[in-house]
Amino acid sequence: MSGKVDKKKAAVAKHTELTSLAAKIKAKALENQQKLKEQEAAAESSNSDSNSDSESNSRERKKKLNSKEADVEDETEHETFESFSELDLVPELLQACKNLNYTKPTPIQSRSIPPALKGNDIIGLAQTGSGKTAAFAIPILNSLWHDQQPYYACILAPTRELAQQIKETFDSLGSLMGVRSTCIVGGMNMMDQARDLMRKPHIIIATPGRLMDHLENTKGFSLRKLKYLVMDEADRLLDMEFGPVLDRILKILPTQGRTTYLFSATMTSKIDKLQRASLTNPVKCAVSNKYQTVDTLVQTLIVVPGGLKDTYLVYLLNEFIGKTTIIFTRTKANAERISGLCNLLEFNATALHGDLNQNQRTGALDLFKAGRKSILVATDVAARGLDIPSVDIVINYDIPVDSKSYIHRVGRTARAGRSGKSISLVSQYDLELILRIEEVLGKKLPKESVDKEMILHFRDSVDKANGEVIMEMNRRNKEKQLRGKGRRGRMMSRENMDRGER
Ligand SMILES: Nc1ncnc2c1ncn2[C@@H]1O[C@H](COP(=O)(O)OP(=O)(O)OP(=O)(O)O)[C@@H](O)[C@H]1O
Repeated sequence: MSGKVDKKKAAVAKHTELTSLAAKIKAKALENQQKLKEQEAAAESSNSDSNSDSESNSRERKKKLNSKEADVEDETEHETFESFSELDLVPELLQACKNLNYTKPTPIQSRSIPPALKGNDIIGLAQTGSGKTAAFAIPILNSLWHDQQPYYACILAPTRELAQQIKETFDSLGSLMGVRSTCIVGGMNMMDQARDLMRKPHIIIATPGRLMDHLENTKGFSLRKLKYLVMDEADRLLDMEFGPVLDRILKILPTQGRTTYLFSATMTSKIDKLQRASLTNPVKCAVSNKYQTVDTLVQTLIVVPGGLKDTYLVYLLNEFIGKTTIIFTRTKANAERISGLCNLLEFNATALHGDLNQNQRTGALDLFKAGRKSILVATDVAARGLDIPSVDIVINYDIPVDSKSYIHRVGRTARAGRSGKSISLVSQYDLELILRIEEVLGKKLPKESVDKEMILHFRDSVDKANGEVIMEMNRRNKEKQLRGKGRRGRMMSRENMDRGER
């Protein structure tokens, strides 16, 4: 008995020591951040002392940039609306909105649809879950009704699941209009997709890599008459991972007579990137600032000693038993391991990451959406766009390395006006990341209250279960190696994050 008590005392002492260690490291992180700010300020002031010609150059640069900025019109010149019936929409589209219970427009729809219906390019910025998909689908479908032609609109999305979901929105809104749409994403059969494209769909929703494959290899398929290009999660599509393939696509697409929409919850302010999308005097419709989350989302964090992260996670799953939860991890291996740990402890979870084949990915998402799995353990492949109304809680098991990912991850809950909760597990290695996230959010994340005593009770069983999961994963990996399936490249990538999708 005394041995157990000593063990618990030691564990509590270790935990206290780690927490004060975390506090020390947080202070260090704040100090580093302050130093960084002072260095930047010093660098700026030394620049301003530089000679006049560089000043005139920087003035020149600013003037040019401002002139580009001037191309982005302010949406205040455009009216808004309170009901879809105020808009000059075709009756079939109006009826489809009614069938979907879209009784009134969301703020982004109210701001962006009127200028879109007038034929303007649009840059739309609104929080997650605020109806951006319908904001671009409605004007496109309304225009398609008057100008029925194949390959009319192309919507680009950064992940396969989001592309499929956007297709579903177009199909619902276009259900009374005979709209033909197709989803062109990686992981699916090229020949089946080529056959779908030969049926001359009006709307193509695609991930960039696979679309480029078809533009280069599928006979009879071309977008030279394209009327609408949409980049959903535009800042993600314009970042360097998709850069090369996106540039190749943009080179092929017509710019004359083409309307372009860029939408996201987090936008890049780098005008040059936006110019790559070759927008013409776009109307900027921003109903949120760059990193704003919705008011109905309660965001908290827990500072967790590194060795206890799994135990804290299991404690939270216990606390929120029955709630529909997405757990985000930084790596595919962690997604697999955590999903295995949850199932071993009977928490009914499924994993979603880029190492799964497309059928496994679609199957996992369908099980979660249907409520047959209450926990989805995912990498950032599921961070953007996924609209699963029933998600109650988002848990950041790993803190994302970039603040935009944080905004998109926690935006998988509290959608369309519903409430939701996010909890981030912050180990002593994550403190600088969370400080940066709090800075872009413009607020400190409050601490989630936990019962530390209770957590320590879970520790042994969680560690034991974890050991079993890791052994099972190693066994399966060895089997794959023996079967020659686990290509060295893939085995090496197992520990990596999910990269840009084809
Ligand atoms: N006018 C509306 N009234 C009621 N619900 C709406 C309306 N417009 C869209 N919705 C619903 O709101 C939910 C979120 O929409 P959507 O997925 O387009 O959000 P989003 O802004 O694209 O989110 P994210 O930034 O995460 O991609 C969907 O279930 C959609 O059906």
